Amino acid sequence: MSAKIFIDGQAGTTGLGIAQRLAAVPHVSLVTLDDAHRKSPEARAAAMAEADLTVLCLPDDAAREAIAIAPEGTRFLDASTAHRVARGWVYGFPELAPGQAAAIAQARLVANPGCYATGAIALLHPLVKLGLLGPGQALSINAISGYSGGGKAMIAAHEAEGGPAFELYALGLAHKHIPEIMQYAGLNRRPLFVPSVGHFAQGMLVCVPMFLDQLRGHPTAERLAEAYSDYYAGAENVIAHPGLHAANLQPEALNNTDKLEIFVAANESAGHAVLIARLDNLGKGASGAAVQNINLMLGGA
Ligand SMILES: NC(=O)C1=CN([C@@H]2O[C@H](COP(=O)(O)OP(=O)(O)OC[C@H]3O[C@@H](n4cnc5c(N)ncnc54)[C@H](OP(=O)(O)O)[C@@H]3O)[C@@H](O)[C@H]2O)C=CC1
Ligand SMILES: CC(=O)N[C@@H](CCC(=O)OP(=O)(O)O)C(=O)O
Repeated sequence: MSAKIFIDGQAGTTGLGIAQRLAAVPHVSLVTLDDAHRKSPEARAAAMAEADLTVLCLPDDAAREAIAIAPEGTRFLDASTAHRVARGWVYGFPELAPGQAAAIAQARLVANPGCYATGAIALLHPLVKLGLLGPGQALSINAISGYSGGGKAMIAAHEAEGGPAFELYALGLAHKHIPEIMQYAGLNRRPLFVPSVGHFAQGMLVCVPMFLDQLRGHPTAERLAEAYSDYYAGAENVIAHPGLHAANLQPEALNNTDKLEIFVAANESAGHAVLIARLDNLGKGASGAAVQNINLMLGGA
């Protein structure tokens, strides 16, 4: 069976990454618009009507507008933040829980997860699900991203003018990924989330520091690593490393892959652990996850 896909926002960072990956998928063709028409509501609505699936790679407001102009019945995968916790949308994280991949496959409306949220949820959801982490536990999440996470504008700022070597941001402590992290990790207490961006193009580390005696049953850090290995056994794109990790970790190691790795680092005698997810913000954090969801929505793997 062949399928037509319209990427609304194909000229952007995420859109280009999806188009590049889909070029290798048999029986899928793209409905494209020329530069003069790519922002025309009429041309976009006609492209949506022609396609079996429309992928939104747009800023949030433009994504909302796209839904408003769409012909009835249009199937959407939205890469923006606009619909991730919206009623009627399925969260596009197939490894979240048994049944999630099937829910994505059948859905008309799927929201692709945020890059940091992907790392944080991959770490926190299994612990909540297994009863090790209480949903009301006080948590901090620290993360670093490559500058491509900020799209065309941040890429241009870093590559043309030279951006800062490193900066903390979202210091109003209200980053846009917090709602989806809470909802899909299963938290009812808002975590502190401090993201940062470095002067490198892509790659990401998401870290959750943990006092082991705050976890239910006081598990060892080794036990947490084992829990992740069991939880993600069989998940092709999530690799949970068994045992404790002590070597240095660089954010760029998974660049140009669609994988996410999980590590547990610890000082067991101090009762301290750090849960770490590594991913490519443009891979499992954006376009790679989108293509995983597209394949599911089209009835493939
Ligand atoms: N970069 C990343 O790591 C990730 C990004 N995302 C999300 O994906 C979405 C796209 O982000 P990203 O690709 O980084 O952003 P970019 O800025 O790289 O691309 C956005 C594209 O949308 C186009 N666009 C803007 N408004 C309209 C409109 N009204 N109609 C049609 N096209 C429009 C832009 O046009 P023009 O070229 O003229 O500017 C641009 O090509 C965002 O919601 C972002 O939050 C999600 C996960 C990760
Ligand atoms: C470095 C940087 O600026 N990153 C972006 C997040 C990119 C991403 O994945 O988020 P969305 O999918 O929600 O756009 C930010 O913090 O806003």
